[in-house]
Amino acid sequence: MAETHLSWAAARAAASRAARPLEPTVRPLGDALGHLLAARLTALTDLPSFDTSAMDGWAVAGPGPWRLPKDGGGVLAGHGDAGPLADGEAVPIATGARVPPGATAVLRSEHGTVRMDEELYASRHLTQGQDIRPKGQECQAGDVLLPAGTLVTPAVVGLAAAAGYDQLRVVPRPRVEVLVLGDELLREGLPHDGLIRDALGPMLAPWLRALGAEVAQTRCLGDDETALRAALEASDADVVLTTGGTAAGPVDHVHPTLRRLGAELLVDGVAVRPGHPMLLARLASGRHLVGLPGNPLAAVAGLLTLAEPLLRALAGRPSARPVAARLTEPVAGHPTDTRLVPVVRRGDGTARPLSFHGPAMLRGLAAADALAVIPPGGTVRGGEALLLTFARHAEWYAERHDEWHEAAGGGAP
Ligand SMILES: Nc1nc2c(c(=O)[nH]1)N[C@H]1C(S)=C(S)[C@@H](COP(=O)(O)OP(=O)(O)OC[C@H]3O[C@@H](n4cnc5c(N)ncnc54)[C@H](O)[C@@H]3O)O[C@H]1N2
Ligand code: MOO
Repeated sequence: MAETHLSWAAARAAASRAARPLEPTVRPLGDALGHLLAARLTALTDLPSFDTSAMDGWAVAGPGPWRLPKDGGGVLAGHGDAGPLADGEAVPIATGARVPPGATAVLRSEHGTVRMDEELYASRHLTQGQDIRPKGQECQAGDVLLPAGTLVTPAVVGLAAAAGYDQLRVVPRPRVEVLVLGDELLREGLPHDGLIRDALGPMLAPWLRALGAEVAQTRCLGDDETALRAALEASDADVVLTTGGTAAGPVDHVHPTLRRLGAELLVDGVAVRPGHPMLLARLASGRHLVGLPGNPLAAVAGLLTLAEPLLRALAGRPSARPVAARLTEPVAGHPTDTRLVPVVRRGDGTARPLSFHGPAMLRGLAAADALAVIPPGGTVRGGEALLLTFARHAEWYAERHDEWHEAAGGGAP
């Protein structure tokens, strides 16, 4: 049953309860980046997997001076082994090479002198095991290296490779399709004749990626009820995000279309400004739809209130640790609803509320790095406010920078 005008906190909680994590998949190491580990990462090998020289120099056995092999032979990394060393013997060795059995330390090249081609003298005292990385020092086969749910970063990929993995079991990133509604929207050029630029199509895809989603496509459907219905029926995305058309105006088709498709409204309106017409529905297919209001700041409020916790739930990511800041200015509250106000954070734990925060405006948002959550009644100067911080994953923005323009190639009103 639809829950109408939930409080802001209840709406977020409903969105995070709405879905279970997607089925894990196995991906080659390089393709696992940015996903979450579906299972804990256990070492498939000891690390190091053999006693390893940490320096270029000589492997030595017992106290010096040492005899070097007459043939001048030595051990290089990855090039086979030297025979065992007896007390008083030494052999040249390279960093990363396997230390021969019987060696008690590695003498660095800068700390040794060779006389008469075969006698090695140390200029420093050597301790037992010096500059040898013993097998299993970092981990032993079977050790748990990282818990399930860890984000696969470049360093995690490196660790997994070192520990013997070719592929990883991960929770896939949720796939999102963005449907931009509105006959008044232009995709290029200057506004004219009552038409305005679509600000949401270009903004949402990179923002969704920064929230950990994969954006299947962004389509502009105009105010066409039939096209909306067909798009919802055809979509195989985990989440469909619509923009505009959430209110009860003559061409606001989201509610009637959801009704016709037998969708279940999980959240139908939220006591939040801007963005109160936002909604969350479960389609007959079991997939989810987040309806964002058309006003741009209201749409971002919906993105961070409903889509962000839903995407987290689908990706199996735990909630982020709450971040708070003291406000440098008082912010008036709405009598009954939560307000979301763009702020810029400062290094001293404070945040400055920005102007140009009207529902239809983006100027404040573009200068902001968080939305402050202002409870009904407002927050005084110096008062603490919870922040919804904006994820900054520059590589995701950069990587797909041009994609929206390509994806938006057809279906324009
Ligand atoms: N009688 C009432 N009318 C409205 C109410 C209300 O409570 N009673 N609520 C207002 C609020 S608040 C909002 S928010 C909007 C939500 O409306 P929709 O989600 O149906 O959005 P639209 O009507 O399609 O558009 C609203 C506004 O935003 C502009 N827009 C839409 N899409 C984009 C886009 N992609 N890029 C830039 N701007 C966009 C659109 O032109 C409208 O100006 O309803 C109010 N009405
Ligand atoms: O959601 Mo509306 O902001 O309140 O424009």
